[in-house]
Amino acid sequence: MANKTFEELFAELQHKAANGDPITSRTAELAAQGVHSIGKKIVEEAAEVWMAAEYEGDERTAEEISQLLYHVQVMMIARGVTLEDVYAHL
Ligand SMILES: N=c1c2ncn([C@@H]3O[C@H](COP(=O)(O)OP(=O)(O)OP(=O)(O)O)[C@@H](O)[C@H]3O)c2ncn1[C@@H]1O[C@H](COP(=O)(O)O)[C@@H](O)[C@H]1O
Repeated sequence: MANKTFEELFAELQHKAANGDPITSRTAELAAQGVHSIGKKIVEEAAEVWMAAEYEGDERTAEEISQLLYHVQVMMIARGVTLEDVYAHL
């Protein structure tokens, strides 16, 4: 059972990036750090997805994919890219 959908997470992260406290919100902290720091996390999480998919099983793979999607959404928000902007290319 999902905790939240992709769209629900995006709305939550938009609010956190705009109003969250960087001390308590990872999203607000990353948004304050900017695109360079977020980009490094995306590369790190992408590698972890690859390793989990090859060696660590379904559960770990799903977990790592969720972390990659989270960081991709944070990058979208940092750059002002909306879900509609991305969906237009799907
Ligand atoms: N879905 C996520 C999520 N996925 C991943 N992460 C962050 O990504 C990290 C995972 O990266 P790593 O595997 O590198 O773990 P780590 O080594 O402990 O992380 P770092 O030392 O690199 O920071 C986690 O520790 C979180 O900081 C997330 N942080 C927040 N969310 C959700 O985003 C929403 C807002 O969260 P806050 O902004 O923290 O309030 C909430 O619904 C959260 O559940």
